[in-house]
Amino acid sequence: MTSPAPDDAQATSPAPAWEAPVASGPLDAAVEVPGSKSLTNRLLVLAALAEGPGTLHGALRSRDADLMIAALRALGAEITEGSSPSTLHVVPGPVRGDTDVFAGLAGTVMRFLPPVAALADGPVRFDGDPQARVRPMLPVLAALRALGVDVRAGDGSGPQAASPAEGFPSTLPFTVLGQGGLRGGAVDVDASASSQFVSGLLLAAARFDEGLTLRHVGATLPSLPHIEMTVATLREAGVEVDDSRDGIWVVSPGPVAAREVRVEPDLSNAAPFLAAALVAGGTVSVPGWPAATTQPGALVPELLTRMGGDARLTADGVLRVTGTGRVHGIDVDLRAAGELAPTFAALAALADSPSRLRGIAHLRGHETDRLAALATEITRLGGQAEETRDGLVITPRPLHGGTFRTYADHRMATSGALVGLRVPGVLVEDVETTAKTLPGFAGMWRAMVSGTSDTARVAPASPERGR
Ligand SMILES: O=C(O)C1=C[C@@H](OP(=O)(O)O)[C@@H](O)[C@H](O)C1
Ligand SMILES: C=C(OP(=O)(O)O)C(=O)O
Repeated sequence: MTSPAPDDAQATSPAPAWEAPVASGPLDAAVEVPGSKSLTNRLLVLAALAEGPGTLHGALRSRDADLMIAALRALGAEITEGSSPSTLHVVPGPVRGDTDVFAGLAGTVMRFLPPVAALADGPVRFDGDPQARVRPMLPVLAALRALGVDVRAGDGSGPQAASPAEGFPSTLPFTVLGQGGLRGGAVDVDASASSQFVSGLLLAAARFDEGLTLRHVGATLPSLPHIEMTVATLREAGVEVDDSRDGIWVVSPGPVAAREVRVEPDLSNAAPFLAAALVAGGTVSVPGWPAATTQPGALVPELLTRMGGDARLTADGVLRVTGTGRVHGIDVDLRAAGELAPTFAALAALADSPSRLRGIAHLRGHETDRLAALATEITRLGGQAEETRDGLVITPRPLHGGTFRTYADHRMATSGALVGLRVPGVLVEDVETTAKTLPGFAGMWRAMVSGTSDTARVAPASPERGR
């Protein structure tokens, strides 16, 4: 069996631009956000490596999640829907080779699955969207090679190479020639371009004969909460992880427990909805907000407060953000939460003072070069946004309508929607690219904006699936 073909690729079909709705008054909406992409895709990988059948409740169904499901099926797991599409039953099997994994543009699929493929009993060929073929992959592939795994460029038919100069792959497509198992041991990884290099290796490491001691050797380490999320999900599955030394993780070999788990809502996808309350004034609330979480979206209440909102978490887990329509600029290091940057860049463009977003050089390797994309699109609408070495400086100016290009990046689309909430005539190109993590975004956004009298109840289109 193989995972879905490149006809799933989204970059080829231009969609008509979407006119972002302008808020005509203060908002009053409760927005139900589907499951976290990062948790869903970690829990799926762990369920596929577990010692028995398990179940996810509240799983995200989106392009990234569905690509992960298809890839794990191709690698030998049985995954079926339960009473709703967000309930997934996973029956693990021996990791199967001689198969293909299509990663789309999903960092979690392209970075989490090569270490799983190293356990397979034959070659696993990886590819993705054309735009995915520039996303950095070398550190995770070089780590596998250092651990004794044969990794080759393209479909794997060429010779082994020792370095990128000689043809060792640093991007998709590549092939991992699984040998049915892996000894493991100690390895150094430069994860300054993506925390996902660390997470991917740790997720599979309990299934290596000797486990794994991974040391980060790069200058900076982005998205630490996402690594903590990996460690937490491993521990919840009974895997022993020692993270007591900065930049070193030790995973002991052992079984991954079969479990029944519930996925938290995606707090990063909640961010643009909550930010809308600051832009338009009024209140937006999100139910199911966890009291404690490893999601980087945990920073959203504090950041929105600094930008002029009022954020309160009720005892029953509803996060309620109220704004006045006035947004203040912010100087913030977003290294821990880079995936929030597009939302905060849009807010910054609508603020009453300049902003500086720092610590996010690695966004140049996200779905698109997000620093260039945000600077370009904000500038095209009359704003002032400049790239720095590690971020953006945004100086508010009066904005005008125009096309907001999205570069197949879901978070560029939600950024454009946020700008369009205040600026008439913003046309968001390919808004359906939001299906990467939030199918039905445009409808949810419109419902939030139009329900200005009684509290609008905004639920994701049911069932949530990738397109
Ligand atoms: O592990 C994860 O689930 C993620 C880690 C982060 O990646 P980077 O460290 O590459 O930014 C984040 O931006 C991405 O959206 C999801
Ligand atoms: C960087 C992101 O995604 P990915 O998991 O594809 O890296 C993101 O969702 O903002």
